[in-house]
Amino acid sequence: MALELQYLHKSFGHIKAVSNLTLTLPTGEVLGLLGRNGAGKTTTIKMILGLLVPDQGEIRWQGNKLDRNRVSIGYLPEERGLYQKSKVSDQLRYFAELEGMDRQSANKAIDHWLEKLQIPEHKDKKASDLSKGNQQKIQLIATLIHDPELLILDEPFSGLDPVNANMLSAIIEEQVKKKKTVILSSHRMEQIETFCENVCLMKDGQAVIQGRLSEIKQNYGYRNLTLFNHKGMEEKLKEWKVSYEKKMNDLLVKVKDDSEAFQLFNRLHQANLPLRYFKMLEPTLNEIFLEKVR
Ligand SMILES: Nc1ncnc2c1ncn2[C@@H]1O[C@H](COP(=O)(O)OP(=O)(O)OP(=O)(O)O)[C@@H](O)[C@H]1O
Repeated sequence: MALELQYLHKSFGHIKAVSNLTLTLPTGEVLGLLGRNGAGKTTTIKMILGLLVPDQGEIRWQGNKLDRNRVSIGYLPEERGLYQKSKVSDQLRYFAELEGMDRQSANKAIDHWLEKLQIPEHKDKKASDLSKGNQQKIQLIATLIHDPELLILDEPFSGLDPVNANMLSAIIEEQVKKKKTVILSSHRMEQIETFCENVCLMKDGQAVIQGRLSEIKQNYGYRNLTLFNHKGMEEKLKEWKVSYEKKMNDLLVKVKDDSEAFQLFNRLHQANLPLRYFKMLEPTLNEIFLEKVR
């Protein structure tokens, strides 16, 4: 197991920012860290980075207590922070050297990443002369330049246009293929669904849902059944006290499992209502999120 958080607690005065948080993340996998504002995500990340000391609990990496000096971590913070008056290449070199790279490999990596992110022309500019999106790219390079084994990306897509968001998606996928372990904190559920096989949904400092996304969805307790709204179907559902939502030509019914769906099909059949089409889907992460954190 790459990363293990064991019974983590962190309070600020009377505020319990993180409470009894336990989770595991296998090497080379991606964890989606979710939660509303103030749920405890940043506090958790800061404890992993060694910027905050847990009040209780332990953080382990590859079976040992995580020692920040021995594990290379790339962190893209939510609040971006470049040195505005400093040249792009100078500050990237500074970040690379802080992570232990020698000057020659740092220079090589800077050219490689600027080229890859299609901004080599900004190498000698001051950060303040770059657009917000391009500053974000520089910050991403600072995160990746030392080829870290653990990547922590806090809202990495914010401020990127669709083309740059696609570019970032491709880079994250590449890091995953290289077997890097990744924590992705985002409020955008579709991004979490795209990248993360593991999720941890936090509320008031605690994990309210945690584990493999496929298993969470499978065991969540209902499926979304979509039925063509044939004439007479709504009346029958009302008569049988089956609650539904109307969406265009469809009726959406929440069912517990396959057998509840089959029971409903049987009743429709017995009531001489044709089944023109139907579709049954697991709940989306967005639905689960809204239900759990509301
Ligand atoms: N340094 C601090 N001093 C006092 N309270 C803090 C401090 N840092 C965080 N908190 C509180 O701890 C709780 C968790 O905050 P945290 O920043 O971890 O949430 P978050 O999930 O990252 O939120 P967001 O999505 O808004 O970034 C909040 O109630 C916050 O106000």
